[in-house]
Amino acid sequence: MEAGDANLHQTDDNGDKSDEEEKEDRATQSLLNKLIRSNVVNNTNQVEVLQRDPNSPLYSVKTFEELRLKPQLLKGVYEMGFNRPSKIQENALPMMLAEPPQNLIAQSQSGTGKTAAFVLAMLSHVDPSLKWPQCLCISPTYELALQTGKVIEQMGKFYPEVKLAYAVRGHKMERGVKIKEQIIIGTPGTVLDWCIKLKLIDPKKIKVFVLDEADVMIATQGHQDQSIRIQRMLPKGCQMLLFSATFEDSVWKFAERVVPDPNIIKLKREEETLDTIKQYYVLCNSKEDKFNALCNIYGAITIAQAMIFCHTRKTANWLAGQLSKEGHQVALLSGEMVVEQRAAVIERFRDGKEKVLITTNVCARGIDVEQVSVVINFDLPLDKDGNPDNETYLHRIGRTGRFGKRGLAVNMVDSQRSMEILKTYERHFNLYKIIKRRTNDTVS
Ligand SMILES: Nc1ncnc2c1ncn2[C@@H]1O[C@H](COP(=O)(O)OP(=O)(O)OP(=O)(O)O)[C@@H](O)[C@H]1O
Repeated sequence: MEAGDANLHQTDDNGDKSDEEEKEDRATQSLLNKLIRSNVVNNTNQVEVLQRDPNSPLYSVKTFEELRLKPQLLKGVYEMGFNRPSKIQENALPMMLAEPPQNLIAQSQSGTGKTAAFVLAMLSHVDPSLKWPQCLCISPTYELALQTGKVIEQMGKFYPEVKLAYAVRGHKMERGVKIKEQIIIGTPGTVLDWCIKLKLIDPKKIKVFVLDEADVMIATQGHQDQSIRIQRMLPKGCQMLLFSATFEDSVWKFAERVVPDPNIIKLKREEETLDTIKQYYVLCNSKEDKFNALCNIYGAITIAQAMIFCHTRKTANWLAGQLSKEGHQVALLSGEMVVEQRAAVIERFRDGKEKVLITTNVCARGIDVEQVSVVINFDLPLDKDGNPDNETYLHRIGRTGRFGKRGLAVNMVDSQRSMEILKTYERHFNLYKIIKRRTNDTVS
């Protein structure tokens, strides 16, 4: 049947609020991204380095040995399975470990090894014989702070003299107690309290200050000012390090206020392309029809891991229920879940416990799932005004060159309107490969 004959059946039934309208939560995205990743993101783009002193030689390392790390730390690095520095680490680590300490602003996409780099720098600069806080790292949320703490614990596994304390909500401390741990990781509000109100940390004794996830940090009201207040209390000569996955103007302005005389390292994100992706569309009449079409190709899509995108939570819930009834084991990532539940879903999917993840756009935006080679647009991506959204289409389906693995995308078209939207994607991405298929065809 031609699309024009299709019933104009909307999938966003009964006034269900589009998931698009919900607030995008950058901190949650960032956390889920960390959890879903099983490996460092390699990047073939060149690292851009801007040195504070352009006359000083630029060092980069290809091995961890060249960094002359403490043996306990080198052991920790290898135990974590790191064989060689990641692209950003090649340049960032020599700068961070240099004497005298250098300040650094570093930007690269999530998963490129920033956290591991500054954790190594903090652990290297600590003097374990001194029993007070020397390194301070602030993160935007409780969960992100704990995640970074885990990396410190793993990397410092063979360096037990170095201790770590979490300055996060719920960690109640008495005023005036002296903290003996050398590394503090926390959120800005609690860290400020520990410094000013409770006087648990003497900021003048901090040697390394790390501000992680600067872009997420400034998205939260109040965090920006709190971070600057913390930074102002630190001594001259304290090493200041700032990391961000993105670099819009606001982040840049903030970074310049927090990090004086910085060296700057940037690693561009690799462009995604659709070159290696086979794209299909299926013509249907209704949501139920789309479900039947999905069942027809289910065997083919579950050879690898697949993600299915719906426009609303309601459709996602419905689809997950229907597929489960058919006996399929599927995971559902939905905006109504709390962070811990989402994290658990993501981890199970990462570990291959489920092969199919059903989700909505907002929920999955910004999450990179490299191992997914099949993407089903159960509903085509739309922006909040209901218009085609090229960027999201590309991001859902595209792959960067290095993951140039072949992939498959199936677009479900169920109305005249969605056909029009599909045409827009076709024109924009210059697609010639969208092959019309009937619902009872199987995709080969
Ligand atoms: N040199 C390395 N070799 C192998 N794996 C690495 C290396 N550096 C980091 N990793 C691993 O890659 C993943 C991403 O690293 P990391 O968390 O440091 O990146 P990131 O840039 O800080 O990302 P995010 O901002 O999301 O935390 C982690 O699983 C980490 O253990």
